[in-house]
Amino acid sequence: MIDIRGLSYFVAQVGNLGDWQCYAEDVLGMPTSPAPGGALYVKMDERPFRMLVVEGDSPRYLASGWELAGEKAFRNALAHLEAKGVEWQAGSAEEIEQRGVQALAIVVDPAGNRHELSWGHRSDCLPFVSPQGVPRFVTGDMGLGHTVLPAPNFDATLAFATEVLGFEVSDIFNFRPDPNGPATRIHFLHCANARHHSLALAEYPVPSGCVHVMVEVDSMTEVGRAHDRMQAHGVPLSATLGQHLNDRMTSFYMKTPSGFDLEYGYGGLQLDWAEHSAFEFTRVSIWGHDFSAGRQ
Ligand SMILES: Cc1ccc(O)c(O)c1CC[C@@H]1C(=O)CC[C@]2(C)C(=O)CC[C@@H]12
Ligand SMILES: [Fe+2]
Repeated sequence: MIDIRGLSYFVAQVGNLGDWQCYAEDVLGMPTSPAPGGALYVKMDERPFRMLVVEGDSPRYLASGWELAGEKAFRNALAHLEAKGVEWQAGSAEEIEQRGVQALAIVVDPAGNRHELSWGHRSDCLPFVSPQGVPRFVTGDMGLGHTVLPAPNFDATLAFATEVLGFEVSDIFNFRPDPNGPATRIHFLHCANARHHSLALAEYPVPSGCVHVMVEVDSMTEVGRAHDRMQAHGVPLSATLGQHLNDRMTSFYMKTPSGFDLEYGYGGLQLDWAEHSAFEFTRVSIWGHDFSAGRQ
């Protein structure tokens, strides 16, 4: 089984890197720096980057970077892919250099989502200094946050996430936009860390390649301050402030320059998986989270 430690980074594409630079620095409160290959690094902690933004025609999400503990875990992962008959591609020298990892293997799931497995991130361990005075993002052992990916062919993609990548189901939501209509499944999945979910799969197609990425701050004040910056910069809101039922995260959602959403939250549950039982929850939120805000 592949032993994923957490969401190490993600890769996004945009027409103009300047858009992401302003968004990261002015709205998210994250410093940026030039990355190899003319790309952009967005920093969230002591690592050089947690978001990698590359220039390209269409705004979209390109890949999720999953962290393995070390070389042995990486070798075991490759053996597991071979055993499962899953095709994988070695990252190019340029990709390895740009991501700053020791080794990189790329797999594409049945929904077409690109997953990058790596070990040994390179770091100068320079302190995180936010251009907006955000004290810190909750990362470390728990990865940068969570990513929610499209999975229209749900069963095959879920099987890939659990049986190939080794994620386990935290809980399940059967979303009914029309209460009498069919359910759209969303499964929340964890890996080897305490974060409630590092990956979720949603049973519908998403042109940008991602439903949303979640980043977490360590106080409600910082969620409110980010909300102010979103408004000040005219960034479109996708869902109003609210608190999720399953992971108790208090958050709001807004657009990124790459066309997918970003959830900015505080207070997500940290779980001991030995004590947890997976369950099905029937309400998106305990309060708030009006997603009709994004459809206006
Ligand atoms: C339900 C839920 C629990 C925890 C989360 O971190 C989380 O993002 C969600 C919301 C999932 C989902 C979404 O992201 C896209 C828009 C969706 C489908 C809705 O309109 C309701 C649930 C939403
Ligand atoms: Fe989320």
